[in-house]
Amino acid sequence: MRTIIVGTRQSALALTQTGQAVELLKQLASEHGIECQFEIKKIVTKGDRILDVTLSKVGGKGLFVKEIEQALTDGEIDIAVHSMKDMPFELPEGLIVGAIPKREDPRDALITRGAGSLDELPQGALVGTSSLRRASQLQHHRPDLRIESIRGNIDSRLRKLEEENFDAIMLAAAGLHRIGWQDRISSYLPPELCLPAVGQGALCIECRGNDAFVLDLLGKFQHEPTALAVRAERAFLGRLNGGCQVPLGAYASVENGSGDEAPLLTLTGMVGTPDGVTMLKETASGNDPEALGSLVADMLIAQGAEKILAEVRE
Ligand SMILES: NCc1[nH]cc(CCC(=O)O)c1CC(=O)O
Repeated sequence: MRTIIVGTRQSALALTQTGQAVELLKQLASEHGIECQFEIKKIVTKGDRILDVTLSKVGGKGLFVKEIEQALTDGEIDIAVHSMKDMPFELPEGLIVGAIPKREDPRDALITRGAGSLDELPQGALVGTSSLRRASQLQHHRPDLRIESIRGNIDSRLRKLEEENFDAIMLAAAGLHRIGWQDRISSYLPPELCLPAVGQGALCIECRGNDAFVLDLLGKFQHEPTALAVRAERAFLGRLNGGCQVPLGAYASVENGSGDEAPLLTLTGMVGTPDGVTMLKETASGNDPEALGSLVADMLIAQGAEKILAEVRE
């Protein structure tokens, strides 16, 4: 019987979402009469080892993914469960996205001490986030807020909210939901106010492109509307070269076509300056996810998005 080794980081979120994905894979395997068993293998990544340095300074999000991908390539593991939003635009040679399962809540959440919603935060309140995307949109809506960088896993960021005198922090709702900490959420930020990161709330199940057994199983785990939405968002990201940490967000919704109609995608993308003074945002609809992602990116490029991104990358 095939043993599928599943690689994961050691954070609470990574362990939880990997465990949940494995449970669903076991169910799917048994429903389809696919004989296999699973083993979970923990891997410490560079991103986990240098939690005290601002992510954009040490090479961006790819840090959490690279060493897991090396383990996949080397055959030490067979599949990896990643947060889609941590995935760099390009995958290493030989590796592919085997499945994009159904998306969790894509929104950002506000966790406060006292206040409920963003508008209830006191004048000049201190908000912890190291995401330029979140900072840009927060400052756009509330220029009075003071933003300070905060790093670490979800658990340590929640601890820092208390210990380091932040009035609020922002986290992805999906991560908090997955680890069962939805009670900590004070309010949800609607996409109109804070567009999520590309792929936020979705998972990416990565595997070797030549592993037919695993690909067959993962095919049954794919959620087609989520996959279409993520493809549109990632096409937007790719067109803007958004690989490293930049103030860019996108969210695609999918209206399921009835009968033989193709699903209709609606994609909104944003690029803003970190201070929130300039905020470019455009929405378009279409059936082809890649074409739609490029189209919305081009609409923003026509308004100067590339200049904003170039200044941030400097
Ligand atoms: N950047 C870290 C990261 N990567 C994925 C999630 C959880 C949510 C998701 O699956 O999108 C988080 C934490 C956060 O942003 O709050």
